[in-house]
Amino acid sequence: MKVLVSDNLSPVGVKVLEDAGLKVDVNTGLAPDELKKIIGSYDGLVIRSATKVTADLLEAAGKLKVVGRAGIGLDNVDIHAASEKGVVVMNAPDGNAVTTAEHAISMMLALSRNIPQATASMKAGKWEKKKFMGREVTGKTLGIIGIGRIGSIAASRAQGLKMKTIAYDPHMPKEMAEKIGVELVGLEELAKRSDYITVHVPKTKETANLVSTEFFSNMKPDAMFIDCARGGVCDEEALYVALKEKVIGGAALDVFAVEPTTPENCPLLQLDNFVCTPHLGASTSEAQDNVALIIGRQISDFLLNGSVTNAVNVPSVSSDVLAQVGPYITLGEMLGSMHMQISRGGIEEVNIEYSGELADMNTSPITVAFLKGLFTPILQDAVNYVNAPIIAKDRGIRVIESRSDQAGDFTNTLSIKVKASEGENVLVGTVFGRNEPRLVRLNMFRLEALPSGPMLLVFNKDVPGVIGDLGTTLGKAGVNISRMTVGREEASNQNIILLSTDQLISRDLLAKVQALKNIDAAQGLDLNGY
Ligand SMILES: NC(=O)c1ccc[n+]([C@@H]2O[C@H](COP(=O)([O-])OP(=O)(O)OC[C@H]3O[C@@H](n4cnc5c(N)ncnc54)[C@H](O)[C@@H]3O)[C@@H](O)[C@H]2O)c1
Ligand SMILES: O=C(O)CC[C@@H](O)C(=O)O
Repeated sequence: MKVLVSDNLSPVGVKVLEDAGLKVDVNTGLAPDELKKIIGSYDGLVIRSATKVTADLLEAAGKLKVVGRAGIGLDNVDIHAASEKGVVVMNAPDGNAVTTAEHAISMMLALSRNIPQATASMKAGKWEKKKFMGREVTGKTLGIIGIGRIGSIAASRAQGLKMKTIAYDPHMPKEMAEKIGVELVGLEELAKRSDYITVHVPKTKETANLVSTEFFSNMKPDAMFIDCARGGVCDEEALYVALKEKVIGGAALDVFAVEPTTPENCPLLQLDNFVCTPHLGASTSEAQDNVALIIGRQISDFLLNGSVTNAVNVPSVSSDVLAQVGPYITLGEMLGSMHMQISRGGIEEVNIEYSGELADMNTSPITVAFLKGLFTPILQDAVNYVNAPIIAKDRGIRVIESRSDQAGDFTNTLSIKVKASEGENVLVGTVFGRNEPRLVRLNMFRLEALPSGPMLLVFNKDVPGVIGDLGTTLGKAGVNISRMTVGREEASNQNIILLSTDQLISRDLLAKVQALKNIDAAQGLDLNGY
Protein backbone atom coordinates (compact mmCIF):
# COMPACT_ATOMS: atom_id res chain seq x y z
CA MET A 1 0.00 0.00 0.00
CA LYS A 2 1.18 3.50 -0.83
CA VAL A 3 0.89 6.72 1.13
CA LEU A 4 1.50 10.22 -0.23
CA VAL A 5 2.69 12.96 2.13
CA SER A 6 1.75 16.18 0.31
CA ASP A 7 2.52 18.79 3.02
CA ASN A 8 5.50 19.30 5.33
CA LEU A 9 5.47 16.46 7.84
CA SER A 10 8.05 15.70 10.50
CA PRO A 11 10.26 12.77 9.36
CA VAL A 12 9.08 10.94 12.51
CA GLY A 13 5.70 10.42 10.82
CA VAL A 14 7.26 9.16 7.58
CA LYS A 15 9.36 6.69 9.57
CA VAL A 16 6.31 5.32 11.43
CA LEU A 17 4.55 4.69 8.11
CA GLU A 18 7.63 3.07 6.53
CA ASP A 19 8.38 0.93 9.60
CA ALA A 20 4.82 -0.39 9.39
CA GLY A 21 5.61 -1.61 5.85
CA LEU A 22 3.90 1.10 3.82
CA LYS A 23 5.56 2.68 0.76
CA VAL A 24 5.75 6.44 1.35
CA ASP A 25 6.28 9.24 -1.19
CA VAL A 26 6.92 12.73 0.13
CA ASN A 27 5.94 15.24 -2.54
CA THR A 28 5.11 18.68 -1.13
CA GLY A 29 4.10 21.94 -2.78
CA LEU A 30 2.23 20.28 -5.68
CA ALA A 31 -0.26 22.42 -7.65
CA PRO A 32 -3.85 21.03 -7.54
CA ASP A 33 -3.66 19.66 -11.10
CA GLU A 34 -0.28 17.99 -10.42
CA LEU A 35 -1.70 16.34 -7.30
CA LYS A 36 -4.78 15.26 -9.22
CA LYS A 37 -2.59 13.52 -11.79
CA ILE A 38 -0.81 11.32 -9.22
CA ILE A 39 -3.38 10.80 -6.44
CA GLY A 40 -4.96 7.81 -8.21
CA SER A 41 -2.14 5.47 -7.19
CA TYR A 42 -2.28 6.14 -3.42
CA ASP A 43 -4.17 4.39 -0.61
CA GLY A 44 -3.45 7.08 1.98
CA LEU A 45 -2.81 10.84 1.95
CA VAL A 46 -1.15 12.79 4.77
CA ILE A 47 -1.68 16.55 4.81
CA ARG A 48 -1.41 19.64 6.98
CA SER A 49 -3.16 22.87 5.94
CA ALA A 50 -1.73 23.51 2.45
CA THR A 51 -3.19 20.61 0.41
CA LYS A 52 -6.83 21.18 -0.57
CA VAL A 53 -8.73 17.88 -0.55
CA THR A 54 -11.63 18.90 -2.78
CA ALA A 55 -14.47 16.85 -4.31
CA ASP A 56 -12.61 17.19 -7.62
CA LEU A 57 -9.41 15.70 -6.18
CA LEU A 58 -11.36 12.88 -4.49
CA GLU A 59 -13.00 12.05 -7.85
CA ALA A 60 -9.52 11.27 -9.20
CA ALA A 61 -8.49 9.32 -6.09
CA GLY A 62 -9.79 5.90 -7.11
CA LYS A 63 -7.83 3.85 -4.52
CA LEU A 64 -7.75 6.37 -1.69
CA LYS A 65 -9.01 5.00 1.61
CA VAL A 66 -7.82 7.53 4.17
CA VAL A 67 -6.83 11.18 4.52
CA GLY A 68 -4.88 12.05 7.69
CA ARG A 69 -4.40 15.61 8.92
CA ALA A 70 -1.31 16.12 11.09
CA GLY A 71 -3.02 18.62 13.41
CA ILE A 72 -6.63 19.68 14.08
CA GLY A 73 -7.96 21.91 11.29
CA LEU A 74 -9.89 20.23 8.49
CA ASP A 75 -11.03 23.45 6.78
CA ASN A 76 -9.08 22.28 3.71
CA VAL A 77 -10.89 18.93 3.43
CA ASP A 78 -14.32 18.41 1.85
CA ILE A 79 -15.45 15.90 4.49
CA HIS A 80 -18.86 15.40 2.92
CA ALA A 81 -17.32 14.49 -0.47
CA ALA A 82 -14.85 12.16 1.31
CA SER A 83 -17.72 10.38 3.12
CA GLU A 84 -19.56 9.94 -0.17
CA LYS A 85 -16.46 8.33 -1.69
CA GLY A 86 -15.98 6.12 1.39
CA VAL A 87 -12.72 7.84 2.30
CA VAL A 88 -12.04 8.02 6.05
CA VAL A 89 -10.83 11.42 7.29
CA MET A 90 -8.73 11.49 10.48
CA ASN A 91 -6.98 14.22 12.44
CA ALA A 92 -4.74 14.53 15.49
CA PRO A 93 -6.45 17.05 17.77
CA ASP A 94 -4.30 16.47 20.85
CA GLY A 95 -0.76 16.80 19.59
CA ASN A 96 -0.15 20.55 19.46
CA ALA A 97 -2.07 22.02 22.41
CA VAL A 98 0.91 22.77 24.71
CA THR A 99 2.87 24.37 21.88
CA THR A 100 -0.03 26.60 20.84
CA ALA A 101 -0.71 27.72 24.42
CA GLU A 102 3.01 28.58 24.73
CA HIS A 103 2.73 30.61 21.53
CA ALA A 104 -0.12 32.67 22.99
CA ILE A 105 1.93 33.33 26.14
CA SER A 106 4.95 34.27 23.96
CA MET A 107 2.76 36.73 22.07
CA MET A 108 1.59 38.27 25.36
CA LEU A 109 5.18 38.74 26.58
CA ALA A 110 6.37 40.01 23.18
CA LEU A 111 3.61 42.63 23.23
CA SER A 112 4.28 43.63 26.84
CA ARG A 113 7.99 44.22 26.28
CA ASN A 114 7.88 45.44 22.64
CA ILE A 115 10.32 42.72 21.65
CA PRO A 116 9.52 42.62 17.89
CA GLN A 117 9.48 46.42 17.59
CA ALA A 118 12.73 46.84 19.56
CA THR A 119 14.44 44.16 17.46
CA ALA A 120 13.41 45.93 14.24
CA SER A 121 14.60 49.27 15.64
CA MET A 122 18.03 47.94 16.63
CA LYS A 123 18.43 46.22 13.27
CA ALA A 124 17.76 49.62 11.71
CA GLY A 125 20.79 50.93 13.65
CA LYS A 126 18.87 52.69 16.46
CA TRP A 127 19.10 52.51 20.27
CA GLU A 128 15.61 53.61 21.37
CA LYS A 129 15.64 52.75 25.07
CA LYS A 130 12.98 55.29 26.08
CA LYS A 131 10.56 54.47 23.28
CA PHE A 132 10.11 50.85 24.27
CA MET A 133 9.01 51.09 27.89
CA GLY A 134 7.21 47.85 28.72
CA ARG A 135 5.10 46.54 31.58
CA GLU A 136 5.00 43.52 33.87
CA VAL A 137 2.40 40.78 33.53
CA THR A 138 2.63 39.80 37.23
CA GLY A 139 -0.64 40.53 39.04
CA LYS A 140 -2.43 41.40 35.79
CA THR A 141 -5.61 39.66 34.59
CA LEU A 142 -5.63 37.35 31.59
CA GLY A 143 -9.07 36.91 30.00
CA ILE A 144 -9.37 33.65 28.06
CA ILE A 145 -12.07 33.15 25.45
CA GLY A 146 -12.54 29.36 25.18
CA ILE A 147 -11.22 27.27 28.06
CA GLY A 148 -10.80 23.91 26.27
CA ARG A 149 -7.52 22.07 25.72
CA ILE A 150 -5.37 25.07 24.72
CA GLY A 151 -7.22 27.71 26.77
CA SER A 152 -6.77 25.71 29.98
CA ILE A 153 -3.04 25.17 29.36
CA ALA A 154 -2.68 28.92 28.67
CA ALA A 155 -4.45 29.52 32.02
CA SER A 156 -2.02 27.29 33.93
CA ARG A 157 1.00 28.98 32.31
CA ALA A 158 -0.42 32.44 33.13
CA GLN A 159 -1.05 31.36 36.74
CA GLY A 160 2.64 30.35 36.83
CA LEU A 161 3.42 33.94 35.84
CA LYS A 162 1.31 35.05 38.85
CA MET A 163 -1.53 36.37 36.71
CA LYS A 164 -5.23 36.20 37.59
CA THR A 165 -7.22 34.15 35.09
CA ILE A 166 -10.83 34.69 34.05
CA ALA A 167 -12.62 33.08 31.11
CA TYR A 168 -15.64 33.26 28.84
CA ASP A 169 -16.85 29.83 27.72
CA PRO A 170 -20.63 29.45 27.89
CA HIS A 171 -20.35 25.72 27.17
CA MET A 172 -18.03 24.91 30.04
CA PRO A 173 -19.57 23.98 33.42
CA LYS A 174 -18.59 26.36 36.23
CA GLU A 175 -17.13 23.53 38.36
CA MET A 176 -14.71 22.51 35.56
CA ALA A 177 -13.42 26.08 35.30
CA GLU A 178 -13.10 26.36 39.08
CA LYS A 179 -11.04 23.15 39.15
CA ILE A 180 -8.37 24.85 37.03
CA GLY A 181 -8.51 28.08 39.01
CA VAL A 182 -10.37 30.12 36.41
CA GLU A 183 -13.37 32.34 37.11
CA LEU A 184 -16.09 32.11 34.43
CA VAL A 185 -17.55 35.49 33.42
CA GLY A 186 -19.66 36.95 30.61
CA LEU A 187 -17.99 38.25 27.45
CA GLU A 188 -18.55 41.92 28.28
CA GLU A 189 -17.21 41.51 31.81
CA LEU A 190 -14.15 39.68 30.42
CA ALA A 191 -13.49 42.57 28.03
CA LYS A 192 -13.83 45.13 30.83
CA ARG A 193 -11.73 43.36 33.48
CA SER A 194 -8.84 41.92 31.48
CA ASP A 195 -5.38 43.42 30.93
CA TYR A 196 -4.69 40.77 28.27
CA ILE A 197 -7.20 38.72 26.30
CA THR A 198 -6.35 35.51 24.47
CA VAL A 199 -8.68 33.58 22.14
CA HIS A 200 -8.85 29.75 22.05
CA VAL A 201 -12.14 28.86 20.34
CA PRO A 202 -12.74 27.21 16.98
CA LYS A 203 -14.41 29.26 14.26
CA THR A 204 -18.12 28.45 14.36
CA LYS A 205 -21.35 30.23 13.51
CA GLU A 206 -21.32 31.60 17.10
CA THR A 207 -17.67 32.65 17.23
CA ALA A 208 -17.32 34.29 13.79
CA ASN A 209 -16.59 37.99 14.50
CA LEU A 210 -17.21 37.38 18.21
CA VAL A 211 -14.45 39.89 18.86
CA SER A 212 -15.91 43.03 17.32
CA THR A 213 -15.92 46.83 17.56
CA GLU A 214 -18.24 46.59 20.58
CA PHE A 215 -15.89 44.12 22.28
CA PHE A 216 -12.84 46.38 21.74
CA SER A 217 -14.79 49.40 23.02
CA ASN A 218 -15.32 47.54 26.31
CA MET A 219 -11.59 46.76 26.74
CA LYS A 220 -9.28 48.87 28.92
CA PRO A 221 -7.33 51.43 26.84
CA ASP A 222 -3.99 49.76 27.60
CA ALA A 223 -5.25 46.16 27.35
CA MET A 224 -3.81 43.83 24.73
CA PHE A 225 -5.51 41.28 22.51
CA ILE A 226 -4.06 37.97 21.27
CA ASP A 227 -5.55 35.44 18.84
CA CYS A 228 -3.74 32.17 18.09
CA ALA A 229 -6.94 30.20 17.34
CA ARG A 230 -8.66 30.81 14.01
CA GLY A 231 -8.87 33.74 11.60
CA GLY A 232 -12.31 35.34 11.48
CA VAL A 233 -13.07 34.98 15.21
CA CYS A 234 -11.75 38.52 15.49
CA ASP A 235 -13.09 41.11 13.06
CA GLU A 236 -9.80 42.37 11.55
CA GLU A 237 -11.27 45.68 10.35
CA ALA A 238 -12.58 46.40 13.85
CA LEU A 239 -9.16 45.47 15.27
CA TYR A 240 -7.44 47.82 12.83
CA VAL A 241 -9.61 50.75 13.95
CA ALA A 242 -9.18 49.83 17.65
CA LEU A 243 -5.37 49.82 17.30
CA LYS A 244 -5.12 52.87 15.03
CA GLU A 245 -7.36 54.96 17.29
CA LYS A 246 -5.67 53.60 20.45
CA VAL A 247 -8.95 52.16 21.79
CA ILE A 248 -6.72 49.29 23.01
CA GLY A 249 -3.00 49.08 23.73
CA GLY A 250 -1.84 46.40 21.30
CA ALA A 251 -2.64 43.15 19.58
CA ALA A 252 -0.97 40.00 18.30
CA LEU A 253 -2.42 37.63 15.71
CA ASP A 254 -1.13 34.25 14.57
CA VAL A 255 -4.20 33.52 12.45
CA PHE A 256 -5.96 35.57 9.80
CA ALA A 257 -9.25 35.63 7.91
CA VAL A 258 -7.26 35.15 4.68
CA GLU A 259 -4.13 33.01 4.79
CA PRO A 260 -1.46 33.47 3.61
CA THR A 261 -1.96 37.14 4.36
CA THR A 262 0.09 40.03 2.94
CA PRO A 263 0.41 43.79 3.60
CA GLU A 264 -1.82 44.31 0.53
CA ASN A 265 -4.80 42.46 2.01
CA CYS A 266 -4.12 43.14 5.72
CA PRO A 267 -3.64 46.80 6.76
CA LEU A 268 -2.93 45.63 10.34
CA LEU A 269 0.60 44.85 9.16
CA GLN A 270 1.31 48.60 8.88
CA LEU A 271 0.66 49.30 12.59
CA ASP A 272 3.41 49.65 15.23
CA ASN A 273 1.25 48.30 18.05
CA PHE A 274 0.54 45.10 16.10
CA VAL A 275 2.64 41.93 16.36
CA CYS A 276 2.14 38.85 14.20
CA THR A 277 3.31 35.40 13.13
CA PRO A 278 2.31 33.42 10.02
CA HIS A 279 0.13 30.73 11.69
CA LEU A 280 3.06 29.41 13.73
CA GLY A 281 0.98 28.35 16.76
CA ALA A 282 1.71 24.65 16.21
CA SER A 283 5.15 25.11 14.68
CA THR A 284 7.58 23.60 17.15
CA SER A 285 9.58 20.49 16.48
CA GLU A 286 7.96 18.83 19.53
CA ALA A 287 4.40 19.49 18.36
CA GLN A 288 5.18 18.54 14.76
CA ASP A 289 6.81 15.30 15.93
CA ASN A 290 3.74 14.62 18.09
CA VAL A 291 1.14 15.15 15.38
CA ALA A 292 3.23 13.32 12.76
CA LEU A 293 3.69 10.35 15.08
CA ILE A 294 -0.01 10.26 15.96
CA ILE A 295 -1.22 10.52 12.36
CA GLY A 296 1.42 8.04 11.10
CA ARG A 297 0.24 5.44 13.66
CA GLN A 298 -3.43 6.08 12.93
CA ILE A 299 -2.99 5.75 9.16
CA SER A 300 -0.91 2.58 9.33
CA ASP A 301 -3.35 1.04 11.87
CA PHE A 302 -6.21 1.77 9.53
CA LEU A 303 -4.57 0.67 6.27
CA LEU A 304 -3.01 -2.46 7.71
CA ASN A 305 -5.45 -3.54 10.46
CA GLY A 306 -8.68 -1.70 9.62
CA SER A 307 -8.85 0.00 13.02
CA VAL A 308 -10.18 3.54 12.98
CA THR A 309 -8.95 6.18 15.43
CA ASN A 310 -9.84 9.90 15.57
CA ALA A 311 -11.99 9.64 12.45
CA VAL A 312 -14.31 12.57 11.85
CA ASN A 313 -16.53 10.89 9.28
CA VAL A 314 -17.09 7.24 10.22
CA PRO A 315 -17.82 5.78 13.61
CA SER A 316 -15.59 2.84 14.46
CA VAL A 317 -18.11 -0.01 14.33
CA SER A 318 -18.25 -3.37 12.61
CA SER A 319 -20.25 -3.70 9.41
CA ASP A 320 -22.81 -5.95 11.21
CA VAL A 321 -23.57 -3.31 13.81
CA LEU A 322 -23.57 -0.61 11.14
CA ALA A 323 -26.18 -2.54 9.13
CA GLN A 324 -28.42 -2.82 12.21
CA VAL A 325 -28.18 0.64 13.79
CA GLY A 326 -26.60 2.75 11.00
CA PRO A 327 -29.63 5.04 10.43
CA TYR A 328 -29.90 5.61 14.21
CA ILE A 329 -26.23 6.64 14.28
CA THR A 330 -27.07 9.39 11.78
CA LEU A 331 -30.22 10.31 13.74
CA GLY A 332 -28.24 10.41 17.00
CA GLU A 333 -25.67 12.76 15.50
CA MET A 334 -28.39 15.04 14.10
CA LEU A 335 -30.16 15.20 17.47
CA GLY A 336 -26.85 15.93 19.19
CA SER A 337 -26.14 18.91 16.96
CA MET A 338 -29.68 20.21 17.40
CA HIS A 339 -29.52 19.81 21.18
CA MET A 340 -26.35 21.87 21.44
CA GLN A 341 -27.81 24.60 19.25
CA ILE A 342 -30.97 24.93 21.35
CA SER A 343 -29.26 24.50 24.76
CA ARG A 344 -28.59 27.46 26.99
CA GLY A 345 -25.65 27.41 29.43
CA GLY A 346 -23.11 24.67 30.19
CA ILE A 347 -24.42 21.13 29.63
CA GLU A 348 -24.57 19.09 32.84
CA GLU A 349 -26.42 15.87 32.03
CA VAL A 350 -27.52 13.81 29.04
CA ASN A 351 -30.26 11.15 29.39
CA ILE A 352 -30.61 8.83 26.42
CA GLU A 353 -33.51 6.41 26.30
CA TYR A 354 -33.51 3.65 23.68
CA SER A 355 -37.04 2.29 23.18
CA GLY A 356 -38.70 -0.48 21.20
CA GLU A 357 -36.49 -2.93 19.31
CA LEU A 358 -33.54 -0.57 19.76
CA ALA A 359 -33.50 -1.51 23.43
CA ASP A 360 -32.06 -4.92 22.51
CA MET A 361 -29.42 -3.70 20.06
CA ASN A 362 -25.82 -2.55 20.44
CA THR A 363 -26.54 1.15 20.93
CA SER A 364 -23.13 2.38 22.08
CA PRO A 365 -22.21 3.77 18.61
CA ILE A 366 -25.45 5.78 18.69
CA THR A 367 -24.51 7.31 22.04
CA VAL A 368 -21.03 8.13 20.69
CA ALA A 369 -22.51 9.66 17.51
CA PHE A 370 -24.95 11.70 19.63
CA LEU A 371 -22.03 13.07 21.70
CA LYS A 372 -20.02 13.85 18.55
CA GLY A 373 -23.06 15.70 17.15
CA LEU A 374 -23.50 17.50 20.47
CA PHE A 375 -19.97 18.88 20.56
CA THR A 376 -19.48 19.60 16.85
CA PRO A 377 -21.26 23.01 16.82
CA ILE A 378 -18.90 24.29 19.53
CA LEU A 379 -15.68 22.28 18.99
CA GLN A 380 -15.77 21.63 15.23
CA ASP A 381 -12.82 19.51 14.08
CA ALA A 382 -11.56 18.94 17.61
CA VAL A 383 -14.27 16.34 18.28
CA ASN A 384 -14.47 12.94 16.60
CA TYR A 385 -16.09 9.53 17.08
CA VAL A 386 -13.31 8.45 19.40
CA ASN A 387 -12.81 11.38 21.73
CA ALA A 388 -16.47 12.51 22.06
CA PRO A 389 -17.16 10.39 25.20
CA ILE A 390 -13.82 11.50 26.69
CA ILE A 391 -14.72 15.16 26.09
CA ALA A 392 -18.08 14.59 27.85
CA LYS A 393 -16.26 13.04 30.83
CA ASP A 394 -13.62 15.79 30.94
CA ARG A 395 -16.39 18.39 31.01
CA GLY A 396 -18.11 16.64 33.90
CA ILE A 397 -21.20 15.82 31.79
CA ARG A 398 -23.13 12.82 33.14
CA VAL A 399 -24.25 10.53 30.30
CA ILE A 400 -27.07 8.22 31.42
CA GLU A 401 -28.47 5.53 29.14
CA SER A 402 -31.71 3.64 29.71
CA ARG A 403 -33.85 1.16 27.78
CA SER A 404 -37.55 0.53 27.45
CA ASP A 405 -39.60 -2.00 25.48
CA GLN A 406 -42.28 0.59 24.75
CA ALA A 407 -41.77 3.08 21.91
CA GLY A 408 -45.30 4.53 21.82
CA ASP A 409 -46.58 4.99 18.27
CA PHE A 410 -43.26 3.94 16.72
CA THR A 411 -41.23 0.74 16.35
CA ASN A 412 -38.16 2.41 17.85
CA THR A 413 -37.45 5.78 19.40
CA LEU A 414 -34.38 7.60 20.56
CA SER A 415 -35.43 10.02 23.28
CA ILE A 416 -32.77 12.39 24.55
CA LYS A 417 -33.02 14.90 27.39
CA VAL A 418 -30.18 17.39 27.80
CA LYS A 419 -29.94 19.31 31.06
CA ALA A 420 -27.94 22.54 30.91
CA SER A 421 -27.34 25.22 33.53
CA GLU A 422 -30.12 27.38 32.06
CA GLY A 423 -32.80 24.77 31.35
CA GLU A 424 -33.45 21.44 29.70
CA ASN A 425 -34.75 20.17 26.35
CA VAL A 426 -36.09 16.85 25.13
CA LEU A 427 -35.80 15.66 21.54
CA VAL A 428 -37.33 12.39 20.37
CA GLY A 429 -36.40 10.88 17.04
CA THR A 430 -37.19 7.78 15.05
CA VAL A 431 -36.33 6.28 11.66
CA PHE A 432 -39.07 5.83 9.09
CA GLY A 433 -38.71 3.01 6.57
CA ARG A 434 -35.16 1.81 6.18
CA ASN A 435 -33.33 5.07 6.41
CA GLU A 436 -35.41 8.20 6.98
CA PRO A 437 -34.48 9.91 10.25
CA ARG A 438 -37.23 12.05 11.77
CA LEU A 439 -37.58 14.33 14.76
CA VAL A 440 -41.00 13.48 16.26
CA ARG A 441 -40.99 15.54 19.45
CA LEU A 442 -39.36 18.76 20.61
CA ASN A 443 -40.11 19.32 24.30
CA MET A 444 -43.92 19.27 24.55
CA PHE A 445 -44.52 19.63 20.81
CA ARG A 446 -45.25 16.64 18.59
CA LEU A 447 -44.11 17.09 15.00
CA GLU A 448 -42.49 15.28 12.10
CA ALA A 449 -39.36 16.92 10.74
CA LEU A 450 -36.17 15.92 8.97
CA PRO A 451 -33.44 17.43 11.18
CA SER A 452 -31.04 18.26 8.37
CA GLY A 453 -29.59 21.25 6.47
CA PRO A 454 -30.28 24.90 7.33
CA MET A 455 -33.41 25.30 9.49
CA LEU A 456 -35.42 27.96 11.27
CA LEU A 457 -37.10 27.14 14.59
CA VAL A 458 -39.95 29.44 15.58
CA PHE A 459 -42.05 29.52 18.76
CA ASN A 460 -45.35 31.33 18.17
CA LYS A 461 -48.88 31.90 19.43
CA ASP A 462 -51.42 29.59 17.82
CA VAL A 463 -53.34 32.34 15.97
CA PRO A 464 -54.12 32.88 12.27
CA GLY A 465 -51.63 34.72 10.04
CA VAL A 466 -48.30 33.68 11.59
CA ILE A 467 -47.33 31.22 8.85
CA GLY A 468 -48.28 33.74 6.14
CA ASP A 469 -46.17 36.51 7.76
CA LEU A 470 -43.25 34.14 8.12
CA GLY A 471 -43.44 32.97 4.49
CA THR A 472 -43.63 36.56 3.24
CA THR A 473 -40.67 37.68 5.36
CA LEU A 474 -38.47 34.81 4.18
CA GLY A 475 -39.68 35.20 0.58
CA LYS A 476 -38.80 38.93 0.57
CA ALA A 477 -35.29 38.01 1.74
CA GLY A 478 -35.00 35.52 -1.15
CA VAL A 479 -34.97 32.50 1.19
CA ASN A 480 -36.78 29.45 -0.16
CA ILE A 481 -38.63 27.16 2.27
CA SER A 482 -38.23 23.53 1.23
CA ARG A 483 -40.15 21.90 4.10
CA MET A 484 -42.34 23.00 6.97
CA THR A 485 -43.70 21.25 10.02
CA VAL A 486 -45.90 22.66 12.77
CA GLY A 487 -46.04 21.30 16.31
CA ARG A 488 -49.04 22.25 18.41
CA GLU A 489 -49.62 22.40 22.16
CA GLU A 490 -53.29 23.17 22.64
CA ALA A 491 -53.20 23.59 26.40
CA SER A 492 -50.76 26.50 26.20
CA ASN A 493 -52.02 27.98 22.89
CA GLN A 494 -48.43 27.67 21.65
CA ASN A 495 -47.01 26.33 18.39
CA ILE A 496 -43.61 25.62 17.06
CA ILE A 497 -42.78 25.89 13.39
CA LEU A 498 -39.72 24.15 12.05
CA LEU A 499 -38.73 25.21 8.55
CA SER A 500 -36.07 23.72 6.28
CA THR A 501 -34.61 26.46 4.14
CA ASP A 502 -32.25 26.47 1.17
CA GLN A 503 -29.72 28.67 2.98
CA LEU A 504 -28.69 29.56 6.50
CA ILE A 505 -30.76 32.32 8.13
CA SER A 506 -28.71 35.52 8.43
CA ARG A 507 -28.68 37.58 11.63
CA ASP A 508 -30.62 40.41 9.92
CA LEU A 509 -33.33 38.07 8.68
CA LEU A 510 -33.58 36.40 12.09
CA ALA A 511 -34.10 39.81 13.71
CA LYS A 512 -36.96 40.51 11.24
CA VAL A 513 -38.58 37.16 12.06
CA GLN A 514 -38.23 37.77 15.79
CA ALA A 515 -39.96 41.15 15.38
CA LEU A 516 -43.07 39.64 13.70
CA LYS A 517 -46.39 39.77 15.54
CA ASN A 518 -47.27 36.68 17.60
CA ILE A 519 -43.76 35.24 17.37
CA ASP A 520 -42.28 34.59 20.83
CA ALA A 521 -38.82 33.39 19.80
CA ALA A 522 -36.91 32.22 16.76
CA GLN A 523 -33.49 30.80 16.05
CA GLY A 524 -31.58 29.56 13.03
CA LEU A 525 -30.16 26.03 13.12
CA ASP A 526 -27.30 24.68 11.06
CA LEU A 527 -27.67 20.93 10.48
CA ASN A 528 -25.59 20.91 7.32
CA GLY A 529 -23.68 17.76 6.58
CA TYR A 530 -26.56 15.40 7.44
N1 LIG B 1 -2.54 28.69 15.74
C1 LIG B 1 -2.42 27.39 15.57
O1 LIG B 1 -1.50 26.92 14.91
C2 LIG B 1 -3.37 26.45 16.24
C3 LIG B 1 -2.91 25.21 16.70
C4 LIG B 1 -3.79 24.35 17.32
C5 LIG B 1 -5.12 24.72 17.47
N2 LIG B 1 -5.54 25.92 17.00
C6 LIG B 1 -6.94 26.31 17.16
O2 LIG B 1 -7.19 26.65 18.51
C7 LIG B 1 -8.57 26.50 18.80
C8 LIG B 1 -8.78 25.87 20.14
O3 LIG B 1 -8.26 24.54 20.14
P1 LIG B 1 -8.49 23.54 21.37
O4 LIG B 1 -7.73 22.31 21.06
O5 LIG B 1 -8.25 24.25 22.66
O6 LIG B 1 -10.03 23.26 21.20
P2 LIG B 1 -11.03 22.66 22.28
O7 LIG B 1 -12.11 22.04 21.49
O8 LIG B 1 -10.33 21.82 23.29
O9 LIG B 1 -11.58 23.97 23.04
C9 LIG B 1 -12.37 24.95 22.43
C10 LIG B 1 -13.19 25.63 23.53
O10 LIG B 1 -13.95 26.68 22.93
C11 LIG B 1 -15.20 26.73 23.62
N3 LIG B 1 -16.18 27.45 22.83
C12 LIG B 1 -16.90 27.02 21.76
N4 LIG B 1 -17.73 27.99 21.34
C13 LIG B 1 -17.53 29.06 22.16
C14 LIG B 1 -18.08 30.37 22.22
N5 LIG B 1 -19.04 30.76 21.39
N6 LIG B 1 -17.62 31.21 23.16
C15 LIG B 1 -16.65 30.83 24.05
N7 LIG B 1 -16.12 29.58 24.06
C16 LIG B 1 -16.54 28.72 23.11
C17 LIG B 1 -15.56 25.27 23.81
O11 LIG B 1 -16.54 25.09 24.83
C18 LIG B 1 -14.20 24.69 24.20
O12 LIG B 1 -14.03 24.68 25.59
C19 LIG B 1 -9.13 25.69 17.63
O13 LIG B 1 -9.76 26.53 16.69
C20 LIG B 1 -7.91 25.16 16.97
O14 LIG B 1 -8.08 24.84 15.64
C21 LIG B 1 -4.70 26.80 16.40
O1 LIG C 1 0.56 24.36 11.28
C1 LIG C 1 -0.43 23.63 11.15
O2 LIG C 1 -0.39 22.49 10.70
C2 LIG C 1 -1.80 24.18 11.63
C3 LIG C 1 -1.94 24.04 13.10
C4 LIG C 1 -3.35 24.22 13.64
O3 LIG C 1 -3.97 25.34 13.13
C5 LIG C 1 -4.17 22.98 13.49
O4 LIG C 1 -5.24 23.06 12.89
O5 LIG C 1 -3.76 21.93 14.03
